[in-house]
Parts: sequence; C-alpha cells; structure tokens
Amino acid sequence: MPTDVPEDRLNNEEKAAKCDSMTLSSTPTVRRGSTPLPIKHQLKREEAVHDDCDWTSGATGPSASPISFTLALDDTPTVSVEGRPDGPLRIALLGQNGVGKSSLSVALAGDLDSTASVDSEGEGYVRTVTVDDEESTIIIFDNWRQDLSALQCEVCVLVFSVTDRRSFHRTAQLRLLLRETQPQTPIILVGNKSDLVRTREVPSQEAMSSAALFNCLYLEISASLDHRTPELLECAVRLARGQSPWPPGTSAEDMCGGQRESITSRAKRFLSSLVPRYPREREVGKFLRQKSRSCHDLGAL
Ligand SMILES: Nc1nc2c(ncn2[C@@H]2O[C@H](COP(=O)(O)OP(=O)(O)OP(=O)(O)O)[C@@H](O)[C@H]2O)c(=O)[nH]1
Repeated sequence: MPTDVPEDRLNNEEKAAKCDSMTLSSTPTVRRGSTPLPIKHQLKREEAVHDDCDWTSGATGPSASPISFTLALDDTPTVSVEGRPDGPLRIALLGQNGVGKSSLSVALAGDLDSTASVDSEGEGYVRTVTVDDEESTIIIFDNWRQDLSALQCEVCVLVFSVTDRRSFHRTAQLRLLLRETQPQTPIILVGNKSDLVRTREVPSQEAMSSAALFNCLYLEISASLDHRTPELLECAVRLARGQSPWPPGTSAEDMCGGQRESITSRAKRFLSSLVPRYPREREVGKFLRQKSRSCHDLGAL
C-alpha cells in the first residue's frame, strides 16, 4: 500500500491554503449548500473538477453486494482521541465537488430552524445532538478548502458519490494525505447517492475493501433521501467522543448482520416465492421439458 503522498498533490493543498485565509480553529464560517460561493472558491471548485485523478482502483461494473451500512474491518477502528474532547465535537466533511457534502451537512444538521445555527459568520453547522442518552455539541464543517495539515477535527468524513468513480479516487488521495498529516484522526468513508442505483460506478464491495485497507468505517447513504444519515451522525459522534462507533452493547456483527443479504439474493428469494410449486405445475414443466428435448430429436416425433 503506498504511503508516500505525491508532491504535486501536497503542493495543490498548499496552494489552496495560500488562496484562502479561513482557519478552522478560529471562528467558523457558515455556508448553506445553496449559497453562491465567492469567485475564488468557484475557481478552486473548477480546478478540483478538472483535477485529473488517474488512480486505478480495481474493477468497475455493477455492485456485487449493495450493502448499505457496513463495517469495513473490525468493530473497533482506530480511535485515537485520547479521552473526551472538551469543546464541541468537530466533524469535517471532505470530498470532491458535487458528491453531496452540502446536502449531507444539511441532513446531519437536522432541523435547521430548531437545532442548528447557521449564520453569516461561520462555516459550519452547529447543533446539539443526543447520542446514547448523552448530549454533545457538534460542528459540521461542510467544505474544508485549506491545507489538510491545518484541519483540526475529531472525525473526518470522506465523501464520494457511488455514481462517480473519480470522486472515489479522490477519497483515496485524501485518506493518504490525512494519514500523513494527522494519523490519529478517525476517518469514516461515505458513499453517497446510493439511491442512484442505475448509474452506480463504485461497487459497495470495492469501497468496503478500500476502507478496510485504511481500517476505517464504510457507510453507504443517500443524503437526499436522508437514508442512513442518522446512523452516520451517531457513528461520527461516538468516534469523536473516542468511543466505538456502535451503540453500547452492540458490535459490528449486530449492526451489519441483519443486512448481509444482498438485494439480488433478496430479489431472488422473493421471485422464487412467487413461482408456484404445485405438483400440477411440476407436471407441466416436465411435459414442456420433454417436448423441448424432442425438438432436438426429430425422430421422436
Ligand atoms: N440523487 C442524489 N443526489 C444527491 C444526493 N446528495 C446530493 N445530491 C445532489 O448532488 C448535487 C451536488 O450536491 P452538493 O451537496 O451541492 O455537493 P457538494 O459536495 O457540496 O458540492 P460542492 O459544494 O460543489 O463541493 C446536488 O444536485 C444534490 O441535490 C443523494 O444522496 N442522491
């Protein structure tokens, strides 16, 4: 597994840092997904869109196992936060443009009118959440645009779109950079847009394997449909607290066990339950098979 970070990519991150003076540790700024970005950000967005990520990462094609909520490796991924952080828990969403970070941060922020604060000063959604009967204040950072080494957060959520292979490659790059700059920060790999089944480019199995390489969680969600976003939020909060991502008293087996059966096998099971299994039907089947065989042997007619 490569550990060296390509120098040009690091330079890009440095360039991005120079272009932008925002810092996470200072007062956070807030941006809604629909808020137009300043020109300099739009330019950076363009650059990122045209950023050529030519990483090969295995087979493409239809998803072998469309598991939507999965633990990649073991049930206790590296949790590096020593003790409980004092301040708000910072959750940073990173990923290529258009993968759904803004949509996800809004989904994670919940009901903005009552639970999250969005103002013109910051760049993050602040809300109070109760996870496992414990209240925590969290800040969700939608879009980190600076040098990754300056990123300060308790959990990094690397988002890609399952319909965009390049965005998946981008998360691999980001993970390498993060492991270089802050190896202790827990990472959650998130495959968004799982609702777009027909245009999927990244099979679940491949994403899981990739996450396993980095010993991080993999979750498949749909920010638009708010599918699995509550689970993501809970996992992120627990990891940020320095806990296991799963609810107390449960394990990865408990969490994923009920979802192991793929949609394909569920569909097969459903279809086979529709096929009549009466003796008369069997008789008809036998007759048809005989007839069919007889077509190959005209002498039998
Ligand atoms: N079908 C589907 N579309 C989604 C989902 N999440 C986001 N989108 C759409 O994807 C597009 C991009 O979403 P954004 O949330 O703006 O993505 P982003 O990563 O914040 O993009 P930038 O702000 O450019 O970095 C929008 O049209 C969203 O409606 C999803 O789960 N399913």
